[in-house]
Formats: sequence, C-alpha cells, structure tokens
Amino acid sequence: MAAAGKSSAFVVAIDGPAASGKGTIAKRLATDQQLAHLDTGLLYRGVGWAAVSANIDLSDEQALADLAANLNLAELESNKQLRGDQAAVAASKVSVLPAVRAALLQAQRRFANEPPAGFHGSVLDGRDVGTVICPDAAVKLYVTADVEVRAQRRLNELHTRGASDTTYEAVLADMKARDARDMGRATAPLKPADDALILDTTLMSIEVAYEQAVAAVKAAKEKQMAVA
Ligand SMILES: Nc1ncnc2c1ncn2[C@@H]1O[C@H](COP(=O)(O)OP(=O)(O)O)[C@@H](O)[C@H]1O
Ligand SMILES: Nc1ccn([C@@H]2O[C@H](COP(=O)(O)OP(=O)(O)O)[C@@H](O)[C@H]2O)c(=O)n1
Repeated sequence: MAAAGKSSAFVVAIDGPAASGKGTIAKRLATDQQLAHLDTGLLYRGVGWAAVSANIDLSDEQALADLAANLNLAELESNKQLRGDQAAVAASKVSVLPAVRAALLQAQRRFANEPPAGFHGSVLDGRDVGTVICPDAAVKLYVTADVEVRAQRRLNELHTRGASDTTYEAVLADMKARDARDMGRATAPLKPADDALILDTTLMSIEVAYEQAVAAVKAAKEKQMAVA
C-alpha cells in the first residue's frame, strides 16, 4: 500500500457506521473551522451507482476498479441519486473489493494533505479515514450509535427527502447487512483507530456530539502550536 506521507495540513478524520452523525459533524466543523470537507462515502456511492446504471456485476473487480479510477469527483455532489439507499447498498458491495479501494486511495489522501486553496486543513468522513487514509490525522473521531437508533434516523431522512416507499424494518435490515460487510471485510474494515475519540450518539444530541468534536479539534490545535 502507498505510504500516507506527512503533510503540514491540519487533518480531521471522522469514521463510523451509517447515520451515526459523522457527516453532520464533519460539515459543521468544515464551516466553523475553515476546513475543506470530503465525504468519502460519496466516492463509493458514485462507483456503486455507476456500476448499477451500466449493468456491471458488483463483483467484477477489474471493471469496478476502472470505474473508480475514472470517477468524475466534481459531479458527485450534485447527483441526488447517490443519496438514496440503493446507492448505499451498492457502495457497500463494491467497497469490499481491494482494487476499488486502491483506485480511490490517492485522491482521498491528496485532498486531505493538499486541501484546495484557501483552506489550512481538511475534514474527511467515512469508514477508514483514521485507520488507512490519514493515519497521522491531528484529530480522529469514531462516531457510532445503536443500529436501531441509526435506522430510525435514516428513515426520517429518507421520508424528509420524499422516499416514502420504504419501511423501518427494510432500512434496519439494510443497515445491519451494510454494518456487517463494512466491519467484516478484509481490506480497511470499519473500526475505530487506536487513538480515536469515541462518540456514542445513541443518547447524545447532535449539539453535544458537536461540542465534543470541537473540543478535540481545539485541543489538537493547541498541541500543534505548543510544539511549533
Ligand atoms: N446525535 C444525533 N441525534 C439525533 N439525530 C442525529 C444525531 N446525529 C445525526 N442525526 C441525524 O441523523 C441523520 C444522519 O446523520 P448523518 O450525519 O448524515 O450521518 P452519517 O454521515 O453518519 O451517515 C441526519 O438526519 C442527522 O440530522
Ligand atoms: N471511507 C469509506 C466510505 C464509505 N465506504 C462504503 O460506502 C458505503 C456508503 O458510505 P456513506 O458514508 O455514504 O454511508 P452513510 O454512512 O452516509 O450511510 C459504506 O457503507 C461503506 O461500505 C467505505 O467503504 N469507505
């Protein structure tokens, strides 16, 4: 595997299972701390969705790696189809394949270590940011919550977005299957980095979770300034 490489950018890595709250925390940190944000899940959703659209078998590793290598990152944000559960399930299937992960690795690292002009650092959220993509990140958070609570959050989100044809039971089953695939795969499984701060949001409001994330960021910045 390619080396992570040192950089002077201030990197925040946020990992965790679906609907734990990692994206919400990442977006708010990006705005409040002037960090560039990358939702790494969107890359895997992009590959999964492109594969389903082109009728590519979700186990055809070479074809999927080619899709990943040629992904148009600029188009991902605006593609509403990627936010749905079909794209999430396809993403979790293609993300098991080592060649797909390898094809997306450098773009994520480059974004983290060389954030776009105007940003002094970056925040990335996903499944393997603190463990594989940015093992030297200044801050590592692992956001989690009980699967039943996460399924209800995702159902509410889907309803808000107008996808009313799904049920709590269906979302819960998909999420359990996705958790099992993400945690059980051989390459870059979902797990907390040894030095990650764990935020269990099962009974924690998003405000309290965010305050804890900000406190971790401030502590890391003070530590860096003390060393400099
Ligand atoms: N601590 C929390 N308490 C209640 N709802 C939350 C909490 N964190 C996130 N949510 C809600 O759950 C949904 C999923 O959150 P999101 O940040 O997108 O999760 P993830 O990025 O981990 O998939 C959103 O609608 C969000 O507002
Ligand atoms: N760094 C990442 C990010 C996502 N993924 C995969 O992509 C799927 C979708 O990720 P996501 O972050 O968009 O999903 P949610 O947490 O928003 O539901 C996950 O279930 C993982 O299988 C991954 O393997 N590695």
